Amino acid sequence: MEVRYSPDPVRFSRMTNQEIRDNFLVETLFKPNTIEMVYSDVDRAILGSAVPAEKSLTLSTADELRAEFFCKRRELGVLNVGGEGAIDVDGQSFDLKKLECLYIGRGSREITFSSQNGSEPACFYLLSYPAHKEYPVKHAKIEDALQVHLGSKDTCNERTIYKYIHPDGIESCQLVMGFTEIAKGSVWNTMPPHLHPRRMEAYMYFDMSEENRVFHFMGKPDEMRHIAAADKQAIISPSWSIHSGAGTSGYRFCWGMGGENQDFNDMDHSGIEDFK
Ligand SMILES: O=C[C@H](O)[C@@H](O)CC(=O)C(=O)O
Ligand SMILES: [Zn+2]
Repeated sequence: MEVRYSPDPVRFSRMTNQEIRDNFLVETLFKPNTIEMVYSDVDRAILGSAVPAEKSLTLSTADELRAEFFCKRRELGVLNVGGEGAIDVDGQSFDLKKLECLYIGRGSREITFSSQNGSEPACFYLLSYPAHKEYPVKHAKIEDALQVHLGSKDTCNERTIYKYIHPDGIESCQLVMGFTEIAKGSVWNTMPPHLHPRRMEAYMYFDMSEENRVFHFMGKPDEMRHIAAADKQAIISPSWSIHSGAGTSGYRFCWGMGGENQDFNDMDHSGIEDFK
């Protein structure tokens, strides 16, 4: 799998757009009939995808892990952003409709992804971190998510956050995961933005048409840069970076975090006056 080493904030402020993209944007996910993975040294996050179109796909271990099987010492969160599919974990089968989530705990050996209908394949987004103990495998539907309504029409940031994996929902070691839906007419996520030096975050934008982009902002509040991200592309956001975006259309995005704590509200907010 591809391995990424993250630049520090000093190097970041001197990087070109292409260098920023090469380091923080993941453009290689969601290829049909393969499992794609990127290993980041930021909190040892692994971002990936599984798109079982003509055949089912089994998650294998990777050389980089030096582990007998993928979840030997890791936990894995999955969000389906495509057609209806199923995930088999050690003989237990879970049907996942679009926007449903599965948590797969440390110690799970056999993980297989399949689609109900190969012409409209499931698109499983994967996010994994090292885990110190086993938590049970759990499936969550949209009605199981904790919903938080934020923003307003006036500031074009009306949105709903759906939390799946978090201390009051599906329990995990360090993974916190869910998705955010932008209300019709709104385009901003996470405005005003925040930092959480205790956690890194990965964003994966989806449900955008081909001709649209989200301008994702990153960097320290006084050294911000943008990345133009297309549908089903992901962004690695180190703990020193803000993460916020504005789309040329509506969209959804999966967010996931790992690190020091699991407290979603442990955020240091930046004000507009901090931006440069
Ligand atoms: O730390 C939390 C994450 O940045 C996201 O959950 C924020 C988000 O989805 C939003 O405000 O739109
Ligand atoms: Zn955040």
